[in-house]
Amino acid sequence: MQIIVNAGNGSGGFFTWDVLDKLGADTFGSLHLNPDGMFPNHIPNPEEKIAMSLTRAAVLENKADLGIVFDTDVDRSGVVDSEGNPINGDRLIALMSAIVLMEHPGTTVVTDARTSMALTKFITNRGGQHCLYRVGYRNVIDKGINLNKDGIETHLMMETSGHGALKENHFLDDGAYMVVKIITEMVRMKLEGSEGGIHSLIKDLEEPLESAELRMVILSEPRYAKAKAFEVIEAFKTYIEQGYLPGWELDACGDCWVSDGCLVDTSDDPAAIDAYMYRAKVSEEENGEYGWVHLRQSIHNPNIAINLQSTIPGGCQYMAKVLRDRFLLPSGMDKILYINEIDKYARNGNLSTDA
Ligand SMILES: O=P(O)(O)OC[C@H]1O[C@H](O)[C@H](O)[C@@H](O)[C@@H]1O
Repeated sequence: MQIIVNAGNGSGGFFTWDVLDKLGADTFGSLHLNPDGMFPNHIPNPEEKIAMSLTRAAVLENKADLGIVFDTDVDRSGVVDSEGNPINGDRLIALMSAIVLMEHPGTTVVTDARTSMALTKFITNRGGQHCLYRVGYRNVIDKGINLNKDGIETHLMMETSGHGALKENHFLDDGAYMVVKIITEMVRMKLEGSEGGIHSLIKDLEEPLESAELRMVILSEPRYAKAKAFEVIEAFKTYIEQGYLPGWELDACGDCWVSDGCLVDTSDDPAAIDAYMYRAKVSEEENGEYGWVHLRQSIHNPNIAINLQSTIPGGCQYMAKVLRDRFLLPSGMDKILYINEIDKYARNGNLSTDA
């Protein structure tokens, strides 16, 4: 089997000489294996377009069976299949879910809540449960650990960023282990005489038509930013609960009773957490449920991240408009937030031009 590793000049080169080569794989054509903190080729990140497209090119040129993209410290990964299909983000979660659900039917899969509605469908169609949780790989993994403690069998925890952990691997945040699972499945499929590559495992995963991420900087001294962001997120929840945004409803993820910090935190006294968030599912008469809006505190910076996803054209722009006109402006939140990105997106449907 020929496997291309793109370590992006991070620390992932070992996966070729210490793992794949020793197991007899052909790693010819691998890219950027030597560590170089200046990252002269591209940022080592499986979410990066350049990292994925260079790996894709190397896979196709070498007619390799698989391409692997690691981040700097190998706790995140993405892959490219033999046909050059990039598998990262939701697709990687779907692929790992398909593998883990074959081994553990009915298991719960924890992800951050920026995943697509189609991913939830993909997991539940295979008999799994999808637990949507807070952004931050530590949050996602800890949620899985707690679910297991509470008797809910949870074997996979993954973030859209490519971070991921498995129960069988002691809940370690480990991009290399994910890839090992994928390679093992590829070998199993090959031995079974299966024609389709690993992509065939996720061929029924639908792609969201539109998705966007926007940021609103919090206008305050950094030390008060956390409290202000909390205020905004809670006001967002209240506005939805009180029906000020027609067709918007707080999203929930099933009947699990461990709801502390979840999409809908039913606890009267929510635990102090590092990244408050809510996701609203959005419907309209003509199209039914067509998208969602996810509002959360950034983990690193004094801002609020808004993620939007839609299955109909123009849906994200419309949701941004509603968010601005029915929540941010009437609630006065525009006084504590810099809303220029959302305003621009609401007017243009993108951020690249000024109206
Ligand atoms: O809050 P942000 O700035 O968007 O960052 C969000 C990201 O934060 C960290 O890097 C975590 O490791 C990731 O798990 C998370 O996705």
